[in-house]
This record gives sequence, structure tokens and C-alpha cells, in this order.
Amino acid sequence: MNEIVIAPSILSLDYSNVSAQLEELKASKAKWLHFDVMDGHFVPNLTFGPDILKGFKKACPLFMDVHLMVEDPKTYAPIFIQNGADLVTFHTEALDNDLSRIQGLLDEIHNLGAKGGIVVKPNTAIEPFESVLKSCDLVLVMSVEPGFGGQKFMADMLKKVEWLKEKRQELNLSYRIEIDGGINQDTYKSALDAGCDTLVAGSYVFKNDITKTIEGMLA
Ligand SMILES: O=C(CO)[C@@H](O)[C@H](O)COP(=O)(O)O
Repeated sequence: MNEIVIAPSILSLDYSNVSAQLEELKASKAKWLHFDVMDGHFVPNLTFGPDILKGFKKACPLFMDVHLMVEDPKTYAPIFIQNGADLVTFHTEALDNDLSRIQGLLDEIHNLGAKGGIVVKPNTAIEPFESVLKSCDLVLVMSVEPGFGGQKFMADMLKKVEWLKEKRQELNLSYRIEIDGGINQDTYKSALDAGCDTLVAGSYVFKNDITKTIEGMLA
């Protein structure tokens, strides 16, 4: 069983007070940071480029979990790896759900020395990707439509988590199962019970006491 990891999503940081929050994160029980890259095309929002990742990694050297919400992950995955990504996830939909392109990008990420995994939007089934699971260090299930923090958790997505947990055992694999969107005091337990071992939490962490909120989910 994988250790439970909380990955605070920097999308919800208070950008008028970044240094103090990064110091608090460094001292907290969070071992990862979740870094949401949005290109304004794949999702209707625009966020951070590779220089920002480089700065965050320098200021707060936690494990950088980079979630690419971009139309062209093949171009951007290597760039974010060069700038500090420890793990890169990309959307299957951005590669037209094409298994050979997905496998190719997972291989490329590994060849560049990073960990890699796939992400599916709420309306994308997970079962068609069984053949690439062996090459995933992590599978990310979106429990909101990607693009914005602060949305309502879609409990139906836990069926994907349960399927991933069963497949991991059946195929004797060890990928992590991450969930992203709407994780808070009312939802994190059901995500853990379904089989998630990696919880992304944005507004819940940054709109509350950072240290205590992270500890609460790990208790
Ligand atoms: O990828 C995304 C949104 O697309 C997330 O990482 C959000 O940042 C999660 O925010 P909360 O739902 O936890 O507020």
C-alpha cells in the first residue's frame, strides 16, 4: 500500500503572500506540491509557465507534481521536466485518447528521468487505458471539470478510483491513485476509502490553516 500523500494545489495560493505560505508548506506534512499548468485552450484558464515552476522548486524543494492541462503535452512535458518537475501528468484527451501516443509520451517522460502518469476528465472513461497502466507511476482522476479551483466534488468519480485499485492488484502494479477537485473536510475520507493515496487539495488547504488542514487529512 502506498503512503498517503497530500499535494496542496498552488492554484489556490494567496499570491499577495507567496513566501510566507511556501515557508509554511515546507514546515508542514505536505511532501508534494501540485502545480497546475493551464494554457487557456485545453481549459478556459491560464496559469503558470516553466520559469514559475523553477522559482517554486528553488523556494520550496518539495516533490513537484506537475499537472499539464495543455493542448500540446508532448512539447511541454520535457520543458517542465527541465525546470523542476518530478512527476508529469498529462490528459489522455489532449492526445485524442490514442493509446500509442499516450504510451509514447509516458516513455519519453521516463527517458527524461521523471515520473509520469495520465489524467482523465470527468467524462472520460478510465477502462480504455488499461494497457498503459503498467507505464504509469500515478493515475490522476479529475473529480471536477479541470480549469478552476473551488468546485464541487463529483462523488461518481470514485468508481474510477475503485476500478484503478482493483486493476492495480490484478495486474500486480504499484501506481499511485490521485484525485483532484473538491477535496475538503466532507470528501477526503470517501476518496481515501475508495482507494486514493494522493489527495490534491487547493482551496481547502489555502483558505484554512495550512498546517492543521494538511495534518487533519493525514490523521
Ligand atoms: O486541477 C485543478 C483544477 O483544474 C485543481 O488542482 C484545483 O486547483 C483543485 O482545487 P480545489 O477543488 O481543491 O479547490
